[in-house]
Amino acid sequence: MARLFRSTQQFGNVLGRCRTHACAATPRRSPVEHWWLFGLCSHKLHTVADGPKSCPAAAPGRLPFSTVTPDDLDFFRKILPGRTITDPDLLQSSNVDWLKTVKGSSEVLLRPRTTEDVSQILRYCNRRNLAVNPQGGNTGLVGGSVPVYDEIIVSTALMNNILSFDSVSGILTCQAGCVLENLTLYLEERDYIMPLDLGAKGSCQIGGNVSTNAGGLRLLRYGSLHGTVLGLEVVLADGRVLDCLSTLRKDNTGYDLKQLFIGSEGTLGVITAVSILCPRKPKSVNVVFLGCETFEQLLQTFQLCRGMLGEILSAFEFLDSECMRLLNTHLKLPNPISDCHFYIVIETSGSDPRHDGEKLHNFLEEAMTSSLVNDGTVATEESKAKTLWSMRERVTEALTHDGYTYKYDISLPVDRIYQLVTDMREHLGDKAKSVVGYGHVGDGNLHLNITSPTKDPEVLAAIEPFVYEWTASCQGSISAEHGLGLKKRNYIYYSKPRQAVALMSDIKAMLDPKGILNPYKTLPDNLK
Ligand SMILES: O=C(O)CC[C@@H](O)C(=O)O
Ligand SMILES: [Zn+2]
Repeated sequence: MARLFRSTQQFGNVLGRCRTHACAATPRRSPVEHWWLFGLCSHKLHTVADGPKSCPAAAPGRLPFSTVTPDDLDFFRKILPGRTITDPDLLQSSNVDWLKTVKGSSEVLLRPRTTEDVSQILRYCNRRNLAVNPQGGNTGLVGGSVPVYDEIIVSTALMNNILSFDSVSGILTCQAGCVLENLTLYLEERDYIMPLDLGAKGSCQIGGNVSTNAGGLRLLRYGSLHGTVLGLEVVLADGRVLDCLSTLRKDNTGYDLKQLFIGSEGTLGVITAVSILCPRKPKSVNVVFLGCETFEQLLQTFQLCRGMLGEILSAFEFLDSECMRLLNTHLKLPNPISDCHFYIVIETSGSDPRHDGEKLHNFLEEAMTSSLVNDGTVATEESKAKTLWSMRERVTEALTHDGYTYKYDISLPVDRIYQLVTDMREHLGDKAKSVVGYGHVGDGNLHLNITSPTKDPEVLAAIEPFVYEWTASCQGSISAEHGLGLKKRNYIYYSKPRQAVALMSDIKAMLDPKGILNPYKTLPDNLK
């Protein structure tokens, strides 16, 4: 079968970011700009050394956690010899997010290898009232994976062992720091695949994926991590180890506690191991790239596709002509078909190449004869499939070359998803440089991205709260799959009722009474 190899290692290179070596370190105690948070005011947060300054629209000032002392460092060096990093150059890449829009000023990076290491770290930090930023591959898009001030970074990178794999049930158990792509390669050798696939798979780690409840390109087929994760091991804020690392498909003994940690962005506990149900590797994979003129036709194609491809449909993704323009301009990727307003990427995965090919052929014939699509191309072999997929996967990268990017990850009723892009374009007029729409049509998930030449508070003020009010008016979600992190936490009320947020806050207070785990993330600054 054609294996689709996709990775965002290339993103890092294009952006000049090196994931393993830090260079050109900024002075550790300089003010760190967090302007995007502040609506109209361009504002600086200050590190501990400067003393936090307060601004009503800003992130809260640094909370009254302790600061790291030489005694603390002695303790960490004793339990993690050679894995307690204080060299500012080495810390630099862990202090900044992938988009380079959030910068913390942590002075300590801890690299545990075992659950016991994590347990000792948290027990100590909790007693000392030291804040902690759990960190996986640091590929998140909402500022959830980096410190805001001087939180101690606890990286899961060295926790990268596969613990077991059952080739009959397809259940994999591994440590949290396993890189998604490595797990995929391990499983493919055993005729299985991971149930999730992301553009960032070359760097992201399974623990981070679970903590953010990452969605990605296969969700349409295999469902969310709330369904495929069977068990978790989690270290709680006070160092207790919660062993819910079950490998059972069915287990109705009381509350399903692991669900609390899926998508809670490291604010309730640090995930140290995961067991996950993996699908069989498909024997036949086809990728189709189609073009159509209207979003209505795109939706009708989706309906037709579900009906005619049924169980072999594994992805239905889209991008608009503005995305294509950015791919052409910034990445020199040529359009594989003729120019259209909308482009669709369909993937089929099945067990019988002849059967799948026949179904696909019938679907394409119907889509063409009923004039739903104008043009298209099909890939059965790996390299062409990879090229077609890159037209969808590399839009995020193309955007980084277009200017400062305002990112929105919205869930909406599927028939409404493009209306938001159209309305936003009209609303912004010539204020924005580009307004693009792409995403996971099959999941009702729009990635609305807007650029301006440089970061511009006026553009931001025109986008927000418009985008959130629009979303709330359709009962949508202001974060479909990227989480809330630092950037979106204060918009939670657009998608969740007051009572739900209050209950979340109670759960946080129960599991992490001192609030040391990933502070300033997920929950809003003020409870309503
Ligand atoms: O950059 C984005 O807005 C989306 C990133 C990712 O979720 C994708 O689906 O490509
Ligand atoms: Zn996405």
